[in-house]
Amino acid sequence: MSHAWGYAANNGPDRWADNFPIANGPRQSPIDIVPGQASYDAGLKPLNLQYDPSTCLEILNNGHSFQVTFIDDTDSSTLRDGPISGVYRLKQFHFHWGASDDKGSEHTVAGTKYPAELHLVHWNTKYPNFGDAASKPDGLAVVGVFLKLLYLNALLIDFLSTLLPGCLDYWTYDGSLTTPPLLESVTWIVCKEPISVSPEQMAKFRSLLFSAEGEAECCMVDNYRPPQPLKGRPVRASFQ
Ligand SMILES: NS(=O)(=O)c1ccc2oc(=S)[nH]c2c1
Ligand SMILES: [Zn+2]
Repeated sequence: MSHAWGYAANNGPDRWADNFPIANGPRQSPIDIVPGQASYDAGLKPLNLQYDPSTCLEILNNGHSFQVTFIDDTDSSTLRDGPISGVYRLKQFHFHWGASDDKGSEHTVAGTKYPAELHLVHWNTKYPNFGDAASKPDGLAVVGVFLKLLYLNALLIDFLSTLLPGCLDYWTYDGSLTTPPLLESVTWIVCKEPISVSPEQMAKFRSLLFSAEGEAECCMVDNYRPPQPLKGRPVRASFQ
Protein backbone atom coordinates (compact mmCIF):
# COMPACT_ATOMS: atom_id res chain seq x y z
CA MET A 1 0.00 0.00 0.00
CA SER A 2 1.56 3.30 -1.01
CA HIS A 3 1.73 5.75 1.93
CA ALA A 4 0.31 9.18 1.09
CA TRP A 5 2.80 11.11 3.18
CA GLY A 6 3.35 14.79 2.53
CA TYR A 7 3.87 18.10 4.30
CA ALA A 8 0.25 19.09 5.02
CA ALA A 9 -1.31 19.13 8.50
CA ASN A 10 -2.95 15.73 7.96
CA ASN A 11 0.03 13.89 6.44
CA GLY A 12 3.07 15.96 7.40
CA PRO A 13 6.19 15.29 9.54
CA ASP A 14 4.21 15.03 12.80
CA ARG A 15 2.18 12.16 11.30
CA TRP A 16 4.97 10.20 9.59
CA ALA A 17 5.55 7.96 12.63
CA ASP A 18 2.05 6.49 12.07
CA ASN A 19 3.33 4.59 9.01
CA PHE A 20 7.10 4.89 9.55
CA PRO A 21 7.87 4.25 13.25
CA ILE A 22 11.58 4.80 12.57
CA ALA A 23 10.60 8.50 12.55
CA ASN A 24 11.28 8.30 16.33
CA GLY A 25 14.52 6.35 15.86
CA PRO A 26 17.98 7.04 17.32
CA ARG A 27 19.59 8.63 14.24
CA GLN A 28 16.95 10.77 12.52
CA SER A 29 17.60 13.80 10.30
CA PRO A 30 17.69 16.75 9.98
CA ILE A 31 19.19 18.20 13.16
CA ASP A 32 19.99 21.64 14.53
CA ILE A 33 23.76 22.04 14.19
CA VAL A 34 25.23 23.99 17.12
CA PRO A 35 28.73 25.04 15.94
CA GLY A 36 30.02 25.50 19.50
CA GLN A 37 29.11 21.89 20.34
CA ALA A 38 30.64 20.33 17.20
CA SER A 39 34.08 18.81 17.75
CA TYR A 40 36.88 19.59 15.29
CA ASP A 41 38.29 16.32 13.87
CA ALA A 42 41.72 16.79 12.25
CA GLY A 43 41.34 13.29 10.76
CA LEU A 44 38.49 14.43 8.50
CA LYS A 45 39.66 14.76 4.88
CA PRO A 46 38.55 17.46 2.44
CA LEU A 47 35.54 16.52 0.34
CA ASN A 48 36.47 15.13 -3.08
CA LEU A 49 33.49 15.76 -5.36
CA GLN A 50 33.84 14.92 -9.06
CA TYR A 51 30.66 15.65 -11.06
CA ASP A 52 30.15 15.06 -14.79
CA PRO A 53 27.11 17.12 -15.85
CA SER A 54 26.72 15.02 -19.03
CA THR A 55 25.48 12.15 -16.83
CA CYS A 56 22.38 14.16 -15.89
CA LEU A 57 19.42 11.99 -16.87
CA GLU A 58 16.23 13.92 -16.16
CA ILE A 59 14.59 16.63 -14.09
CA LEU A 60 11.34 15.55 -12.46
CA ASN A 61 8.76 16.69 -9.95
CA ASN A 62 8.43 13.68 -7.63
CA GLY A 63 5.50 15.19 -5.74
CA HIS A 64 7.71 16.18 -2.78
CA SER A 65 10.50 18.17 -4.46
CA PHE A 66 12.02 18.61 -7.86
CA GLN A 67 14.84 16.22 -8.50
CA VAL A 68 17.69 16.04 -11.01
CA THR A 69 18.55 12.38 -11.53
CA PHE A 70 21.91 11.10 -12.80
CA ILE A 71 23.04 8.01 -14.72
CA ASP A 72 24.75 6.05 -11.96
CA ASP A 73 26.00 2.93 -13.76
CA THR A 74 29.62 4.20 -13.81
CA ASP A 75 31.89 6.20 -11.49
CA SER A 76 31.42 9.40 -13.53
CA SER A 77 29.91 11.54 -10.75
CA THR A 78 31.31 10.60 -7.36
CA LEU A 79 32.01 11.62 -3.76
CA ARG A 80 35.24 10.37 -2.16
CA ASP A 81 37.19 11.18 1.04
CA GLY A 82 35.58 13.60 3.51
CA PRO A 83 34.22 11.48 6.38
CA ILE A 84 33.57 8.44 4.17
CA SER A 85 35.70 5.58 2.90
CA GLY A 86 35.37 4.14 -0.60
CA VAL A 87 33.51 5.63 -3.54
CA TYR A 88 29.93 6.90 -3.43
CA ARG A 89 28.05 7.61 -6.68
CA LEU A 90 25.80 10.63 -7.23
CA LYS A 91 22.22 9.40 -7.73
CA GLN A 92 20.25 12.64 -7.67
CA PHE A 93 20.05 16.09 -6.20
CA HIS A 94 16.96 17.96 -5.01
CA PHE A 95 15.95 20.86 -2.81
CA HIS A 96 13.76 21.72 0.19
CA TRP A 97 12.38 25.24 0.56
CA GLY A 98 9.86 27.47 2.35
CA ALA A 99 6.81 29.54 1.43
CA SER A 100 8.76 32.62 2.59
CA ASP A 101 12.44 33.53 2.96
CA ASP A 102 12.49 32.99 6.75
CA LYS A 103 12.25 29.17 6.50
CA GLY A 104 12.84 26.26 4.14
CA SER A 105 16.07 24.50 5.12
CA GLU A 106 15.95 21.16 6.94
CA HIS A 107 19.17 21.46 8.90
CA THR A 108 19.46 24.64 10.97
CA VAL A 109 22.56 26.30 12.40
CA ALA A 110 22.14 27.37 16.03
CA GLY A 111 18.42 27.66 15.28
CA THR A 112 18.90 29.68 12.08
CA LYS A 113 16.80 28.54 9.14
CA TYR A 114 17.91 29.23 5.55
CA PRO A 115 15.35 29.79 2.75
CA ALA A 116 16.31 26.50 1.08
CA GLU A 117 18.67 23.52 1.23
CA LEU A 118 20.21 21.46 -1.58
CA HIS A 119 20.76 17.72 -1.08
CA LEU A 120 23.28 15.85 -3.26
CA VAL A 121 22.47 12.16 -2.74
CA HIS A 122 25.22 9.51 -3.16
CA TRP A 123 25.25 5.73 -2.59
CA ASN A 124 28.13 3.49 -1.51
CA THR A 125 29.42 1.46 -4.45
CA LYS A 126 30.28 -1.44 -2.13
CA TYR A 127 26.55 -2.21 -2.58
CA PRO A 128 24.99 -3.12 -5.95
CA ASN A 129 22.60 -0.14 -6.24
CA PHE A 130 20.94 2.81 -4.47
CA GLY A 131 17.96 0.78 -3.21
CA ASP A 132 20.18 -1.80 -1.54
CA ALA A 133 22.56 0.84 -0.17
CA ALA A 134 19.62 2.80 1.30
CA SER A 135 19.00 -0.08 3.75
CA LYS A 136 22.61 -0.16 5.09
CA PRO A 137 23.99 2.01 7.92
CA ASP A 138 26.89 3.17 5.67
CA GLY A 139 24.92 3.02 2.46
CA LEU A 140 24.31 6.68 1.64
CA ALA A 141 26.11 10.01 1.90
CA VAL A 142 24.16 13.22 1.37
CA VAL A 143 25.92 16.57 0.96
CA GLY A 144 23.69 19.37 2.22
CA VAL A 145 24.25 22.92 1.01
CA PHE A 146 22.31 25.89 2.39
CA LEU A 147 20.89 28.47 0.00
CA LYS A 148 20.82 32.16 0.93
CA LEU A 149 19.15 34.98 -0.95
CA LEU A 150 21.32 37.42 -2.83
CA TYR A 151 19.55 40.46 -4.28
CA LEU A 152 21.67 40.99 -7.37
CA ASN A 153 20.50 41.60 -10.91
CA ALA A 154 19.56 38.40 -12.69
CA LEU A 155 22.53 38.50 -15.08
CA LEU A 156 25.16 38.64 -12.36
CA ILE A 157 23.42 36.04 -10.14
CA ASP A 158 23.23 33.62 -13.07
CA PHE A 159 26.94 34.10 -13.50
CA LEU A 160 27.56 33.52 -9.79
CA SER A 161 25.20 30.61 -9.21
CA THR A 162 26.86 27.22 -8.75
CA LEU A 163 25.85 24.08 -6.89
CA LEU A 164 28.80 24.12 -4.49
CA PRO A 165 30.24 26.89 -2.29
CA GLY A 166 33.85 28.02 -2.73
CA CYS A 167 34.77 26.75 0.72
CA LEU A 168 33.90 23.08 1.42
CA ASP A 169 34.28 23.19 5.21
CA TYR A 170 31.59 20.87 6.62
CA TRP A 171 29.92 19.32 9.65
CA THR A 172 29.23 15.58 9.59
CA TYR A 173 27.05 13.22 11.65
CA ASP A 174 25.22 9.91 11.25
CA GLY A 175 21.57 10.38 10.27
CA SER A 176 18.70 9.35 8.04
CA LEU A 177 16.66 10.18 4.98
CA THR A 178 14.60 13.26 5.84
CA THR A 179 11.54 11.92 4.04
CA PRO A 180 9.80 8.56 4.37
CA PRO A 181 11.01 5.81 4.51
CA LEU A 182 13.34 7.80 6.86
CA LEU A 183 15.96 5.02 6.62
CA GLU A 184 18.90 5.45 9.02
CA SER A 185 21.55 4.96 6.35
CA VAL A 186 22.91 8.45 5.72
CA THR A 187 26.31 9.92 6.53
CA TRP A 188 25.34 13.62 6.50
CA ILE A 189 27.87 16.15 5.25
CA VAL A 190 26.53 19.71 5.73
CA CYS A 191 28.58 22.54 4.21
CA LYS A 192 29.17 25.54 6.47
CA GLU A 193 29.12 28.06 3.59
CA PRO A 194 25.84 28.65 1.76
CA ILE A 195 25.44 29.22 -1.99
CA SER A 196 23.47 32.19 -3.30
CA VAL A 197 20.07 32.12 -4.98
CA SER A 198 18.13 35.02 -6.49
CA PRO A 199 14.56 35.99 -5.54
CA GLU A 200 13.57 35.00 -9.09
CA GLN A 201 15.02 31.49 -8.61
CA MET A 202 13.21 31.15 -5.26
CA ALA A 203 9.98 32.25 -6.98
CA LYS A 204 10.48 29.47 -9.54
CA PHE A 205 10.80 26.89 -6.73
CA ARG A 206 7.59 28.21 -5.16
CA SER A 207 5.73 28.03 -8.48
CA LEU A 208 6.12 24.23 -8.57
CA LEU A 209 3.14 22.14 -7.55
CA PHE A 210 2.60 19.32 -5.04
CA SER A 211 -0.62 18.52 -6.93
CA ALA A 212 -0.84 16.39 -10.07
CA GLU A 213 -2.63 17.38 -13.27
CA GLY A 214 -6.37 17.64 -12.80
CA GLU A 215 -6.07 18.04 -9.01
CA ALA A 216 -6.72 21.31 -7.14
CA GLU A 217 -3.51 23.34 -7.47
CA CYS A 218 -1.32 23.22 -4.36
CA CYS A 219 2.02 25.08 -4.47
CA MET A 220 5.06 23.06 -3.52
CA VAL A 221 6.36 25.03 -0.52
CA ASP A 222 7.44 24.18 3.03
CA ASN A 223 8.61 20.72 1.89
CA TYR A 224 11.05 20.47 4.82
CA ARG A 225 11.18 18.28 7.93
CA PRO A 226 12.02 20.18 11.13
CA PRO A 227 15.12 19.28 13.21
CA GLN A 228 14.96 15.98 15.11
CA PRO A 229 16.43 14.99 18.52
CA LEU A 230 20.21 14.50 18.43
CA LYS A 231 19.98 11.62 20.98
CA GLY A 232 23.61 11.90 21.97
CA ARG A 233 25.11 11.74 18.50
CA PRO A 234 28.49 13.46 17.97
CA VAL A 235 28.66 16.20 15.33
CA ARG A 236 32.17 16.64 13.93
CA ALA A 237 33.60 19.67 12.12
CA SER A 238 36.22 19.52 9.36
CA PHE A 239 37.38 23.03 10.33
CA GLN A 240 38.44 24.90 13.45
N1 LIG B 1 15.95 14.39 1.74
S1 LIG B 1 17.10 13.27 1.68
O1 LIG B 1 17.33 12.78 3.02
O2 LIG B 1 18.26 13.79 0.99
C1 LIG B 1 16.56 11.90 0.74
C2 LIG B 1 17.42 11.36 -0.17
C3 LIG B 1 17.04 10.25 -0.93
C4 LIG B 1 15.80 9.72 -0.74
O3 LIG B 1 15.22 8.65 -1.33
C5 LIG B 1 14.03 8.54 -0.78
S2 LIG B 1 12.99 7.30 -1.21
N2 LIG B 1 13.80 9.51 0.14
C6 LIG B 1 14.96 10.26 0.18
C7 LIG B 1 15.31 11.36 0.95
ZN1 LIG C 1 16.41 16.09 0.82
